[in-house]
Amino acid sequence: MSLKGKVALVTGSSQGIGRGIALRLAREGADVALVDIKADKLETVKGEIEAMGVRSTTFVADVSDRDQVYAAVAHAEKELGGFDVMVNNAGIAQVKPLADVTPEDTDRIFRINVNGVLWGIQAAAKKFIERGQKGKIISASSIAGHDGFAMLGIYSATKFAVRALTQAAAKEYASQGITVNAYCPGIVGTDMWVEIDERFADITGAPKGETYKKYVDGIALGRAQTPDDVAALVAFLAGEDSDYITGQAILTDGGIVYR
Ligand SMILES: NC(=O)C1=CN([C@@H]2O[C@H](COP(=O)(O)OP(=O)(O)OC[C@H]3O[C@@H](n4cnc5c(N)ncnc54)[C@H](O)[C@@H]3O)[C@@H](O)[C@H]2O)C=CC1
Ligand SMILES: CC(=O)C(C)=O
Repeated sequence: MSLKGKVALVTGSSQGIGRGIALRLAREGADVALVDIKADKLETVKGEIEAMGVRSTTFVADVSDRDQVYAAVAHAEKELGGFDVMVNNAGIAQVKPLADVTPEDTDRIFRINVNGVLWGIQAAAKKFIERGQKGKIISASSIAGHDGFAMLGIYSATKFAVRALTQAAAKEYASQGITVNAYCPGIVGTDMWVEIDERFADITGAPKGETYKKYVDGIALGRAQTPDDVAALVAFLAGEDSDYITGQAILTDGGIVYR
């Protein structure tokens, strides 16, 4: 698959899975707009992409703010001369028993993980339609969007919501040649899991590292997932080989057998 000549925007791309996706799309030839709240780290990833001989640009935006997401899309088009692929990857997790969850918690997590994806879908679809072209919208759900995880209940609810948005948007935009899909990783060894493991340790008294190990031990393929593993699926969904796929939330989890 080649993404040569395509312009992709990836949110949450200063680290972890988003960085992995941005680098993979660049390796396939796409020019990549990097969007995150962490300005310094974005510049590092931009340098890594430019070293591959493709173009990149950065834009600092909080995906929970609709205007900032629209501005990010406009920036990508202006700086890179097109707009073909939107990856709504940014997200946050929270480990908390449901009994302790506050309205502030639900607002914060839903604003980023659900509203952020909705603004990304809206902004990208409007841009594709304005440009009179097809497009690909790809968003981060999770294994936790297929199965509610204990202590990650609100996070899981947001990832189920991403699947709902994906299905609805796929139907609304199909006639315009826009496909909308989601990727559902399993246990990926990023900062997000370092934080999840630490919070489990604080709450349950489990030794640090134990929760992560317990989940990784339940993966049939016998190892934690890497950002590259996730990026391979996203690259497929970004390319023309996936043109007949829409409305799907595809698991890439190494065959998790323990949840
Ligand atoms: N790590 C894992 O095991 C899994 C992660 N996911 C999902 O994959 C996505 C990426 O996760 P990771 O790379 O592991 O997390 P991470 O915490 O390493 O990276 C998340 C990135 O999103 C950015 N971000 C956070 N809030 C933002 C906001 N309001 N606006 C813009 N950027 C923001 C952060 O600055 C960071 O660069 C998330 O949506 C996550 O829920 C899904 C399944 C498993
Ligand atoms: C962080 C996340 O989505 C899981 C299930 O590990």
